[in-house]
Formats: sequence, structure tokens, C-alpha cells
Amino acid sequence: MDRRKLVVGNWKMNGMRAHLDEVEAIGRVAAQHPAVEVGLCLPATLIMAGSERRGAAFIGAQNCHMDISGAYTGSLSAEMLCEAGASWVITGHSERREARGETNEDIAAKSAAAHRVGMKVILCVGETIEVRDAGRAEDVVSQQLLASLPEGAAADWLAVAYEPIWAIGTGRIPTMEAVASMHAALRAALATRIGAEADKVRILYGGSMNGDNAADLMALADVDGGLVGGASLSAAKFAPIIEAADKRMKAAA
Ligand SMILES: O=C(CO)COP(=O)(O)O
Repeated sequence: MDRRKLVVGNWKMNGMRAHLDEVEAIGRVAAQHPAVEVGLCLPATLIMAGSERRGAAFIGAQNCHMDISGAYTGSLSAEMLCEAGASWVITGHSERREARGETNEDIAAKSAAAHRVGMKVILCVGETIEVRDAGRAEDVVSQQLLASLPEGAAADWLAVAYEPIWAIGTGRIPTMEAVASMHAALRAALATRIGAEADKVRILYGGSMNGDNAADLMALADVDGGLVGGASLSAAKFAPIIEAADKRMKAAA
């Protein structure tokens, strides 16, 4: 199955106008590696300016509301983010599931809302260290994925990111065997819901991905790219990850 590698930076609550030079530099790196789909999910304040300097990278948002409009102080709808220049949105990041109490149902609704306005979605799932240590990671994360999967999910608008919570920002990653096994389990779980379409859905790995481990991670059969936090904040750190994805695309061609 030819799945185009997808490498996306999640800037989280980082980035001021001064960092738009990095957006531009990453956009140039993306242009040098057209085999890879590259994007940056920016803080909402930078989406409009970032989308003017994005080069060959797409710009995404990090969250959206599930409703179109209304009395939701401080929230942004998918339509607003899309109009500002975001073509993708992250839903279900653990930093929102945990700290903001987002439920699987909320995440399915947000993902559907984004799809309705023509945006693409990166739906995040991942386990705590307690669940991993108890040997229940694959069951728990597969269930989380199915419970937060929006109606009509299809590969042309939905990607999944497996992000073990204990690997985010810690410099620790699961073993390659554990990542391979989880990604295969998630694809199998998807197939129970969407059948053969599951083969086309890109499943990204996220959590301490960097220039040193990206090549090994992206060589795994069901790892179709990365969702990258810290190492996406500068072109210098992000470029080696994009290059690793490009090499895999060429090796597979
Ligand atoms: O949460 C992440 C991306 O969404 C991963 O963050 P780090 O790459 O900084 O570990």
C-alpha cells in the first residue's frame, strides 16, 4: 500500500511573529521534498500570517470547536480556522483530553465539524504509562480510537496519530517492536469500522520523535509519518525528520 508519508509539526503554545521565519524555512524544506506531505499546526494567532509564508507546507490548527458558531467565549470554530488558512486540525491531543477533559465523543464531534468545512483531521490517541506497564496499551488505545472516530472516516480527510503520553516531551520512546505492534493493532481496529479503507489511512507516530530516531520509526510498516512537537520548532531540527521520511518514500518506490 502506497501511503504518502505525512510529517506534521505541532507547535503547541509556542511561537510569536518572530518565529515566522522558521515557518518559511520549513516551507522551503517541504518544497525540496515533494514526496512527503509536510505541515505545521500553529497556535491560532499565527495561522493567518503563517499561511502567507508556508511555502510547500500546509498550515493546521491544534483544536477546534464542535459547533459552527455560538456563545462559546474564547473558542474558535473549524470554519474560522479554515478561513484563516488552516487546512488541517489536530483533534484529541492528550494535552487536551487530559487537561481540558475532552471526551471521545467531543473528539469525534470536533473531527466531524472540521470535515464538514473541508478540513483534514489528525486524530490523536495514546496511553498513559500505567496502562503501558499493565500490558493493556493496545486494547486501550484501539478502543480509544474507535470511540473517537468520526462517522464516515476516510483516508482522504483523516489521519491518526499514536502518541504514547509518557513519550511526549520526555525523550523516551517505546521500542520499535512496541510501535510496530501498536500501529498494526490500530490499523486492524480501523478495519473493523471502515474495512479496506483502513489500509489507506495514515497512522503517524508522535512522542519525542527527532532527527536521530525518525528513520527507524518511519521504516516500520505501519508508521506513515510523524506528529512532532519540540523538534518541529526550528527548520534545523525538523528538516532531518522530513528527510528521513523522504528517504523512506524513495526506498519504497
Ligand atoms: O505531543 C507531541 C506532538 O503532538 C509530541 O511532542 P514532542 O515531539 O515534543 O515529544
